Amino acid sequence: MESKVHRPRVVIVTVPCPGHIIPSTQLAKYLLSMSIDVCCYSTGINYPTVENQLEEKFGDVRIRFRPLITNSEFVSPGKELTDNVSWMQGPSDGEMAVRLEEIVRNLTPPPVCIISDLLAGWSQDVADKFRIPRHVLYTMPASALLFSFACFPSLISPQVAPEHPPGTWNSMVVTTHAFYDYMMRNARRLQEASFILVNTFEDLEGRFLDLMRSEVIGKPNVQKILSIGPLIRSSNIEMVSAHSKPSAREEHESFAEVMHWLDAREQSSVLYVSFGSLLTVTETQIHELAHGLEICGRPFLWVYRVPNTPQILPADASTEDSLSEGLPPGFLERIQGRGKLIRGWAPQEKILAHKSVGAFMSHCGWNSSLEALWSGKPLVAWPLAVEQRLTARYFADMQLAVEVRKNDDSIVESAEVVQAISLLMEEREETGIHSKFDRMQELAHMAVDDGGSSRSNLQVLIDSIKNQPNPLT
Ligand SMILES: O=c1ccn([C@@H]2O[C@H](COP(=O)(O)OP(=O)(O)O[C@H]3O[C@H](CO)[C@@H](O)[C@H](O)[C@H]3O)[C@@H](O)[C@H]2O)c(=O)[nH]1
Repeated sequence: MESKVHRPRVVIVTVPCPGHIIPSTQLAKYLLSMSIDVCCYSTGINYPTVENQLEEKFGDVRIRFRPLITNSEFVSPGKELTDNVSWMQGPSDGEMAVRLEEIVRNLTPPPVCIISDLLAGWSQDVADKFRIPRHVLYTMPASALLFSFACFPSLISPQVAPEHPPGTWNSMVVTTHAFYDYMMRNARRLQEASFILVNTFEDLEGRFLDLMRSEVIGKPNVQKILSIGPLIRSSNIEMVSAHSKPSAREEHESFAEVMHWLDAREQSSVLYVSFGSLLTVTETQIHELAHGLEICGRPFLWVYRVPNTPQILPADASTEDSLSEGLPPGFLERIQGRGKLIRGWAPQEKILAHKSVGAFMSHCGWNSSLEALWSGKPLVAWPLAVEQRLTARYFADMQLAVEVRKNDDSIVESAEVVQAISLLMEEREETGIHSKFDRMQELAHMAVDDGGSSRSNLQVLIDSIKNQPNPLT
């Protein structure tokens, strides 16, 4: 057996959002399966209720992202969070870098590289200090990466960035200057990375990847942008063997109840509705959606988040009370027996794999979109923020989704909800979506299988890690 002493070690850094922790964890599991040690850290606020849901095991190894800063150090009386992203980024890039530097200095054996999230650009400074490569794990689609490069020539040749968010980007991304600044700061560090590992696959987004390889990087044959996805829980090749027993989460009563509810429904009859782990919609929008679900007459499973909670914050996995808050009066009674709402955290990857689920109404977060593809559940695309509109439009163009239309007040009305659902679930043959989707599902599986494009790219990463001399030893 290979001695542990000779195993190369990698430091992985991410931000404390499920949409980033989940793909980072899958990469960690893959590296472990390739006899590479991993040490995992996260920035910002540590939400134990969320993280308990996200902890995974590889054999005896628990994969958990340790916070670089404790909550009490970060937020205390007099040190409140000042904007809607600081919970994600931590106190400052410099502070995060100092803390990671300290860790790297004391690790034995030292890491041969840092793999860090697209939103942890500051970790490039730490990698430079120790003269080791930094690879970026890009958890959004390749279309968003191309969009960043195309919108901001300054990312390619580092000149001054525009002072104000340009219109398109601003309307897509969000809202505040703090968020814009955060995205820009991190995007600027992309070019310095050794590899940009994109959680996608060639058959889905090859056109964007190729454009970047030739137009942005200017060297189509240089391996810098590597597609390595779908990097999702269900695609993790090692997952099956590592999980011989159900996890505590799967044994949880509410998990079992959801699965029993689905078991009792007809094949492909259920619409699954979820807008990811971070975003909420307004009460007016909730009412339109609820009304639409009520009149469409189909079974549905809705992961419900109360409106007007802070707009961007991880779902509190412990919250299961006050299910009716924000819903139209009498809604729960009227949908009894046909619709089910879940508050808190849903076992999404298992729900999507269930045979009773026929379609997925989603905000088009990239992980959800990949999970839908993986499990063959076509999308009602309902983008909310960040890069999600790019995905919704692309999937609709590729005939992988039906995109909802918003009215002039940016509301999706109940009639539109009904129409989109019926187009996707009743007029299956006419839309052509299902056959396109089946083919893309097949290609997604092939990408990570032996000889697939993502698997080969992962091998490029593994080879580089294993051949990387360690300047610290
Ligand atoms: O109840 C829940 C809610 C979420 N999830 C999982 O959490 C992840 C959520 O990720 P994603 O679908 O990408 O949505 P967000 O949480 O909104 O992700 C953020 O991060 C993504 C990756 O960078 C971006 O694509 C999104 O726009 C951004 O909002 C997925 O794996 C879901 O399966 C669950 O398992 N249960």
